[in-house]
Amino acid sequence: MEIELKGSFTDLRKALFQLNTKDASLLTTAQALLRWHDAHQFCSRSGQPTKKNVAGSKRVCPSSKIIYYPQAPTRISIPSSQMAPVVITLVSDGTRCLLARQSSFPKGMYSALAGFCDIGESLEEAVRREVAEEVGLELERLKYSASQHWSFPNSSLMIACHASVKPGQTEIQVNLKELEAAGWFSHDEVATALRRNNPYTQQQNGTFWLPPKLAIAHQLIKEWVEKPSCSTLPA
Ligand SMILES: NC(=O)c1ccc[n+]([C@@H]2O[C@H](COP(=O)([O-])OP(=O)(O)OC[C@H]3O[C@@H](n4cnc5c(N)ncnc54)[C@H](O)[C@@H]3O)[C@@H](O)[C@H]2O)c1
Repeated sequence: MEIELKGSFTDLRKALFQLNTKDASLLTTAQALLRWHDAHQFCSRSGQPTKKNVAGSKRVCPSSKIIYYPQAPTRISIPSSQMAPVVITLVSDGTRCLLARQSSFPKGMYSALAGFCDIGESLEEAVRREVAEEVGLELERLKYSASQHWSFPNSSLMIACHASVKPGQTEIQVNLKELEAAGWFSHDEVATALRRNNPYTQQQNGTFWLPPKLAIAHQLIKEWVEKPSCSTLPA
């Protein structure tokens, strides 16, 4: 069925009633993206036209170099007044948890897997996609833990989850475009790292360390150390 995406809200609603859930969700996502592109044709700093990338996932101003994302107009050079939803997930295989680092992290620091939600996605879909993209794992169970506002470098709403993989399906493929390293860490290793979590001394002697207490990543890891079964319990 062909649908005119630029129609009025009433037209869209009529069309939605004729579709199954999956197609209706695709349609609302497409319409939201088109509306967003339509409203972000010019850079708010330079006033110049912005250019859409091939995938249609962002717009860039060739003059100011500002990148505009549908989730929030974040870029280091413009303080964003909008919040972007970000999922952060601690994956466990029952006895170990998966930690990863990006090359931009301070030396030796490992954290849970994080990523921005895409437009049109549910939180569950974002968690599953991010984990698959970053380490190639398929998740079994997901459990919401907590959320946090995070202002670095721009406003994000961090949504933290525990997740588990099927027994035996633990082989990871690290996406080196996104991560510098990732690996499974035993309960003992993580509990010890939490106890001696002083970034300064850790960086000196080369041992791995975890995000500071104020980060929701730390809370997520601490929760797992205190109750390793939390990722496999029913939601
Ligand atoms: N509080 C915590 O415990 C904690 C832990 C990990 C990450 N974070 C925060 O979560 C956010 C995401 O983490 P990450 O590891 O994916 O970060 P990242 O900054 O490495 O971003 C990954 C990619 O997402 C893209 N991006 C940037 N802003 C975007 C937006 N608004 N919408 C869509 N894509 C965007 C960029 O192209 C970037 O290359 C960061 O702001 C980070 O500071 C917080």
